[in-house]
Amino acid sequence: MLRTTTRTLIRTASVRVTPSLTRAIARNARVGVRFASQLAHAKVPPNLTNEPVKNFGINDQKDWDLLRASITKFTDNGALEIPIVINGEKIYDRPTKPQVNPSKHSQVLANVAQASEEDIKAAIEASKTAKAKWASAPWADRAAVFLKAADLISTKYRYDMLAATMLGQGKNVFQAEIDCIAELIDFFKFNVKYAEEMYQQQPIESSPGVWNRAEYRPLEGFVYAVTPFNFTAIAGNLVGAPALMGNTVVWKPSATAALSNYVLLQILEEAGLPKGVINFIPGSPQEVTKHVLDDRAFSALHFTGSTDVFKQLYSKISSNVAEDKYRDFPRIVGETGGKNFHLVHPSASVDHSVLSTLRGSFEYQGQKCSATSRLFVPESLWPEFQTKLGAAMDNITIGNTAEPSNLQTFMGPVIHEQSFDKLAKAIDQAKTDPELKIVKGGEYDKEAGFFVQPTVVETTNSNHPFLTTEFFGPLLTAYVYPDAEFENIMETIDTATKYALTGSIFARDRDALRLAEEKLRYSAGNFYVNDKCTGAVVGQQWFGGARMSGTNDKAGSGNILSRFVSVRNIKENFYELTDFKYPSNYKN
Ligand SMILES: NC(=O)c1ccc[n+]([C@@H]2O[C@H](COP(=O)([O-])OP(=O)(O)OC[C@H]3O[C@@H](n4cnc5c(N)ncnc54)[C@H](O)[C@@H]3O)[C@@H](O)[C@H]2O)c1
Ligand SMILES: N[C@@H](CCC=O)C(=O)O
Repeated sequence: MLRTTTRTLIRTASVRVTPSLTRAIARNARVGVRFASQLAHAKVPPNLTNEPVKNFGINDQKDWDLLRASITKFTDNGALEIPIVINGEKIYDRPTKPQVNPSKHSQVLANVAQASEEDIKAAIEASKTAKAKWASAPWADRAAVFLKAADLISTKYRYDMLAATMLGQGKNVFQAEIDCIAELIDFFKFNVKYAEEMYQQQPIESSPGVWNRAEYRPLEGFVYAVTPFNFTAIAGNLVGAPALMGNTVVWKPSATAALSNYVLLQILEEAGLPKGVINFIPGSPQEVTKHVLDDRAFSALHFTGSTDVFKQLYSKISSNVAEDKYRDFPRIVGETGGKNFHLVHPSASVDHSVLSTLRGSFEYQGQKCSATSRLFVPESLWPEFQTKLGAAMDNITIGNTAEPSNLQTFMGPVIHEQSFDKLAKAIDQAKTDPELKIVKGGEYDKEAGFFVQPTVVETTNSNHPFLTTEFFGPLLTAYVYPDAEFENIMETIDTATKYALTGSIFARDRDALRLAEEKLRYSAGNFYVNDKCTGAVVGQQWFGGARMSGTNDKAGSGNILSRFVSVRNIKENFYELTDFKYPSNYKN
């Protein structure tokens, strides 16, 4: 009996060793039960800091050579066959969909197997089956998988990860480095650190003769991770954070990030991820989602992507709750779209705010949820601002960022034809709409790849749809406000859009900074002072927005982990009763 109970014990909290616990350990040792995690309180390695970003400067020849070798490995061996992975089994014999290089759409990088209804159901069952063992694995074993994966990404697979992300998602080397290397490693390592801190949070009082404990149980069912194309790191965190906490995961990757995501899955496997803990199910998003959300054991959605898709999933889950489909109220964690602002005050440094705006708007072709897409500049600065921005943009190079002979290119393609067409249509509208004027850029070309020139549009209407719609591309809309209207323009920034993800104030005047911090309190979950509104670093800037930008559970902080545990409080009493009455029940 004891053997069975302790075998399935969920080791989900670090508790202080007391005499009674020592006795229990000794008892179990006598009956030969494995009880390793309770024999010591493992501390995570002390050197868990942000991964240093490699520069790929002109003197870093070795890095460039290794990167080129990895790129050609992917491109010179034909398309990679990417399987569905269920319970560790790789399933190839399914209809496939191609993943192409968005810089060169004639180049098929991978043929991605598409999950059938049976596959999806099998993945759900595999997640349920793998759950008991993974949930009861010692904390150190779960943590070690992610720490080892982080090390493998930093060393053995660094250049393969970079190449897969650059080729498949159209990133230049720097953008790939800060994503699939630095941010991904940071997520894996910092989550381990945060989990350790969480497990140490225990009830702070225990009455005499009582021991109160908190146990951080994984959720009872399985987690569904639906991941976006634009950050390999985000995909890693969406599956990694719940898995670290002892959950099992059904992973629906983005069709346009399947290559890097599959490389990552293989790294996790090499790092020791047990079979069935993360089941990789590429396929029709609607079909996969339908079966997952219909399952009674569905216990959490971990989503990053567009607001519209998240709303659909949210409402489906809600109506399923109303129909009693689930055992639990599923946790819903979603980070979604943005319409992020740069507000420039008359006291700001023009040079700094211009260069920050260029980076915020056009790095990775404006395809960061955090990208600057609306700009507010005072009349007094606009002529100089516009001239300097235009001049800097003249130096932006555009092309195939994964072309081995020209890896220094600054801007690549947008992700796919649908995105290209949406942006081309918007640019065409800007050419005819009387409230809009293209002040820079305005060209596009999809003959070889999906290339859109970085474009700045000025509008005379502070509520124009260009200032409220998320285009998710290199399209920045500027509004020039009268200097005296600084305070009022913040009202517009705050109320014009449904989003509240990121935003920046540029000023040297301290009163202006204070005012902006107050008036824009709810306009952005990540608010920057004299810095661009992109580039949050794990552990430094906790990331996420509110309103229609998401549930703001803050990726890169310990907070996110709390969404994937269901705490059990345990009260253990050491005294035995001798009477049922209280003193107050006795007469004097
Ligand atoms: N706030 C954040 O932290 C954050 C980070 C990255 C991206 N984003 C947002 O993501 C969007 C861009 O990424 P994307 O193009 O991959 O987003 P998307 O919404 O098109 O896709 C995201 C995921 O949802 C899946 N999906 C699409 N339609 C679906 C449906 N009907 N049912 C179920 N799943 C479906 C996709 O296959 C993909 O895996 C932008 O809106 C961006 O702002 C937000
Ligand atoms: N950490 C990134 C997240 C971008 C999301 O797409 C940033 O803050 O720019």
